[in-house]
Amino acid sequence: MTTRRVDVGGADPYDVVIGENVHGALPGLLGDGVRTVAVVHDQALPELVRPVTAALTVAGYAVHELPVPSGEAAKEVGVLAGLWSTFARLGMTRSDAVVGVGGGATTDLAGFAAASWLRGVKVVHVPTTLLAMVDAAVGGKTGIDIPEGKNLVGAFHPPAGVLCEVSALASMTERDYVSGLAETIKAGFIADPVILDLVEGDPAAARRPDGPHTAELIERAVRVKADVVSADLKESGLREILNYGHTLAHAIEKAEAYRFPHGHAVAVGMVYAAELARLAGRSDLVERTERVLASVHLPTTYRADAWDELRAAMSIDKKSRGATLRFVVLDGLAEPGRLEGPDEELLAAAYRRVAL
Ligand SMILES: NC(=O)c1ccc[n+]([C@@H]2O[C@H](COP(=O)([O-])OP(=O)(O)OC[C@H]3O[C@@H](n4cnc5c(N)ncnc54)[C@H](O)[C@@H]3O)[C@@H](O)[C@H]2O)c1
Ligand SMILES: O=C(O)C(=O)C[C@@H](O)[C@H](O)[C@H](O)COP(=O)(O)O
Ligand SMILES: [Zn+2]
Repeated sequence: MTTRRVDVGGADPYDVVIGENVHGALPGLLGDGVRTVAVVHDQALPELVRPVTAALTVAGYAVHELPVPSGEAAKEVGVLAGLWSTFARLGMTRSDAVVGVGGGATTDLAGFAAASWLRGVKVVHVPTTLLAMVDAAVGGKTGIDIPEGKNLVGAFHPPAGVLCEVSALASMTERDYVSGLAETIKAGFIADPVILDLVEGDPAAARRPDGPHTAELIERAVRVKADVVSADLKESGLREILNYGHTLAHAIEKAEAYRFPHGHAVAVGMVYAAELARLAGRSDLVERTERVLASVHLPTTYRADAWDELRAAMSIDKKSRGATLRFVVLDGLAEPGRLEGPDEELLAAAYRRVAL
């Protein structure tokens, strides 16, 4: 497989390296001056951590492996506090660095630990899920959850580099893999319809990490994200488009106590956003959205009786301004816009499309 590189621009540019046997690129991504490296990793992935530690050790760093719980359980205050104590014990200074190895939950936690330690040390991400490669590890959003809601505490802290070792995807469950396809498909709807063509052309192949277009899909989704975050790191406007489908998605994740895969929630959220756009006369992409998501075995419906709970949870969305809910909707394929303050009847009517 050819190694691909995507440059992410902005104040502190960095590279996303995508390929096989690419661990040797890690020291280059970490840059000069780093002595101690804290490898914050998903505790369930020792085989994927080993080559990371080996590449860093060979390059001469003092490497410390710090396992954290798998999945969303990593994004908790207690886990973060444990990392701070360990960083203190290791004597980590501002010239040291964190490397995050795992899915999006691990890289969100590792990124926030790096952002908050000594007010900010370097972080490099080694994402091991499709979702983290195409989305979570790129762009600098980091954070943890609290009982009141998902990602409510965090910081913008861009990595110094991202290493996507595509062979790591082979061990993923189909459920987790297709969760990443939801964010990939999101990139297709908001900016790069070729992604949709590739998935629609052979959905069965798209569901497999060894499918013919895996590296291209990753590169295309990373390019969409890179273009957006290069122009608007702190989400003052354009970056909101990456939140397509997420207003309802985060409410569903909260209702499910974060046990529902993020991408599955985003899939339902995209159908909801597409229906909002249709009802508001903005575009009609609902059937295509449902079809492409269903073709890769992502859900397009959620519990009919959950609406009141979801509506309440949606109010705390970061795109809200005061009491006004704001949604990313599409005015056409790859034409993202905003729907501000839709009336309650429209919100409820759109939910009927996803209600099961
Ligand atoms: N910061 C961002 O911009 C951003 C973007 C999208 C999503 N996210 C966050 O990312 C998280 C979801 O990430 P995720 O889908 O990667 O889930 P995850 O990190 O929860 O991982 C899902 C499961 O996959 C396992 N796993 C990871 N890599 C594996 C591999 N190679 N082989 C086998 N199993 C593996 C994990 O142990 C876990 O059980 C959510 O918290 C979401 O909010 C953040
Ligand atoms: O990078 C972004 O910006 C995104 O919105 C990407 C989303 O896929 C991701 O789930 C993000 O963590 C959501 O952020 P939040 O600000 O809504 O918590
Ligand atoms: Zn997301």
